[in-house]
Amino acid sequence: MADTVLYEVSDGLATITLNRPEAMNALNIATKVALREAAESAAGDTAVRAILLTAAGDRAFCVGQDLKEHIGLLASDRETGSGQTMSTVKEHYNPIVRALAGAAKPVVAAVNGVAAGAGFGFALTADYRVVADTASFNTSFAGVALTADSGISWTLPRVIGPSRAADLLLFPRSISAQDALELGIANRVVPAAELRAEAEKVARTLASGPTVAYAAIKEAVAYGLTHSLEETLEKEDELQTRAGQSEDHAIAVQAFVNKEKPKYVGR
Ligand SMILES: CC(C)(COP(=O)(O)OP(=O)(O)OC[C@H]1O[C@@H](n2cnc3c(N)ncnc32)[C@H](O)[C@@H]1OP(=O)(O)O)[C@@H](O)C(=O)NCCC(=O)NCCSC(=O)/C=C1/CC=CC=CO1
Repeated sequence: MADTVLYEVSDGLATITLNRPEAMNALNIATKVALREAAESAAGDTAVRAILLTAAGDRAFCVGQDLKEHIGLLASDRETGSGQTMSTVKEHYNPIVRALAGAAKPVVAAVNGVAAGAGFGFALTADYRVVADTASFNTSFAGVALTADSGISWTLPRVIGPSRAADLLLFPRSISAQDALELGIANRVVPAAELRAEAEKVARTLASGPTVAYAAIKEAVAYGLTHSLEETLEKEDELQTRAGQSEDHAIAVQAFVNKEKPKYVGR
């Protein structure tokens, strides 16, 4: 059986590829376990300075929980009275989101097709989304009588505002790439044939950039969303001190003075 998730590291960039194109990259148990491992490896490896999350095929990025597997698991829950099935949120979805959102390095999503349910949630954990013009987004959860998971109730209102997020969660429907761009869900929309190259260009730029500063920017933005201005100023002071002590800061300033392009080392 082919690997359900591919993992490759080159020149500081970890590429994680969901690899069940024949099943719209739906998340069966094997895929969730492999994705969790890949996300945790990429987040924890200091040699990895950026992460690219994408999927195989041209139809789907990820349609969320594999409902064809899920129906069998629900039936066996009913037979055994175990209620095990929904523990996947704690066991798989939450750790995947924690690893990607908490990674001290930029995460880029290359959204190659429909992103639905948890697939939409995973795309939103990325710091930057490059989206194929043929892709679409659908919250889907209420369509299968479920509430939000994969962090989407945290990320979506922050990206598009609480009123629009409630609308998309209560009335799931497919949002085109162009509408996603206008809403701020997509950072860039590119022709489908150019998606991989364009997203990789963005991710490789970030992978060769000032990693300590990027991690601090990511932390500062998340912090600022849930703290007062006064607390955020304190946090910025702490994070700016950290960035200012990095080797890359010294390299950048020297390069500026020398009128050269900086060659960052990621420390
Ligand atoms: C809007 C769609 C995503 C795409 O629509 P469309 O492009 O018209 O494609 P379809 O014709 O509907 O689908 C093509 C084939 O793919 C199969 N498929 C689609 N989604 C899934 C899925 N999630 N699981 C399994 N298979 C899927 C579909 O059956 C077709 O197969 P056949 O060719 O054999 O017929 C649309 O497909 C859609 O709405 N899909 C459902 C999205 C969804 O509800 N996802 C799950 C949300 S819940 C979740 O993600 C997380 C959890 C977490 C914890 C526990 C439990 C559940 O969910």
